[in-house]
Amino acid sequence: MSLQVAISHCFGGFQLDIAFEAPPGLTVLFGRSGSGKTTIVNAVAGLLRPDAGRIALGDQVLFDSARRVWQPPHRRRLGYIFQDARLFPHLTVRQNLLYGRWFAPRDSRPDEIDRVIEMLGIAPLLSRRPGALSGGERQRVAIGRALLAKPRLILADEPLAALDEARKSEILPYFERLRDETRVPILYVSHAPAEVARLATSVVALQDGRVSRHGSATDVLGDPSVTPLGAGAAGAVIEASILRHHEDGLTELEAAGGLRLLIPSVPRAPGTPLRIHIEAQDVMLATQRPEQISALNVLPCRIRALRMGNGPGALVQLDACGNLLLARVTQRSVSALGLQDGQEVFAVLKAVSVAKGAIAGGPQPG
Ligand SMILES: Nc1ncnc2c1ncn2[C@@H]1O[C@H](COP(=O)(O)OP(=O)(O)OP(=O)(O)O)[C@@H](O)[C@H]1O
Repeated sequence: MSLQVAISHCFGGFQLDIAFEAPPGLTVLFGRSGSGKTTIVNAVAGLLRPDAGRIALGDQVLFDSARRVWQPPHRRRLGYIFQDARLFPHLTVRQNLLYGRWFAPRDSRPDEIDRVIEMLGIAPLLSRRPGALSGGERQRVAIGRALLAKPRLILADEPLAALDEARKSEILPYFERLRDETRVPILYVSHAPAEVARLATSVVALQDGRVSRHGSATDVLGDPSVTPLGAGAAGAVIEASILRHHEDGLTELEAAGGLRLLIPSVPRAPGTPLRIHIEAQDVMLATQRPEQISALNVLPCRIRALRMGNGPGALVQLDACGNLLLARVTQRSVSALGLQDGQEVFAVLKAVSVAKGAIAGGPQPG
């Protein structure tokens, strides 16, 4: 089941005019503050009635201005996960979860609650109240409550934004399980590239109320013309898998076209898929293969596109054996090296900078 959204809405000075289809899996709405992410989520949720357009979830039409269709929020069967978990403070974790199930259709299976408790690892928390939980634990309970309402779609509006880095890494794997183990499509708002790189099956990049690009995380994040958060935050995604482990503690990865990368040990079996987010600022370029250099990854590439920024920087899109990479260099280097489209160059990456964006078991295609 997929979600189709085509709406326009005007708020005084802000005009939203967007259309996209979110396939099964996790679709990230990605863009800087004020680009229209929450307005879209509110329209899908039924909290905002757009000026015009149509929103449909599978064959259920939620809104159609031409046919005067408007389903109120409680009829849409959606699950919400907000930035703050919004649990009921006077209820225990178990009661909060059961509250979610109250909205589920009568035919839902009684063992559903056990499955959700197991999936989210919240069994030890069931008798506590939200006040006695960490931020990450509260968010896991909120995910459980949303799931138990048997939603047809989950809306997650920056669910990790209020958490520190440690709590974020605690919660991310649960969103991965949600994406991979439930068949419920998820519309997920974020402006954190690392989160997008890790979770997205598809990405809708927004800029000033418009869709600037829509596609897989690999395509959208690897496109130098799509930098909704500025070139400083750019970084491409490569889908790889573990090839073998070396005796000196390094792990060798293989990506499309036979591309090989070395990173510090990843304790996973050969064959495990690994998605890597390589930040553009971690990639250096050389016009000849550098020798006597400590960086372990020297990748022959071809320049596919050059994008000069307004400041001193430039983004270079590279094709490495069919994989897209981005390098952030200065315009001074572009002219000193004479870089141009189609040129053969070498991308230089330290093993540790590849490793910091390595994500075990990247999203399965939807
Ligand atoms: N109720 C409202 N009345 C008037 N303008 C609004 C209203 N809600 C949102 N806007 C405006 O619409 C634009 C888009 O807002 P929206 O909240 O959708 O952006 P966002 O991408 O979710 O931002 P953020 O990442 O900061 O949450 C902004 O310019 C905002 O000021």
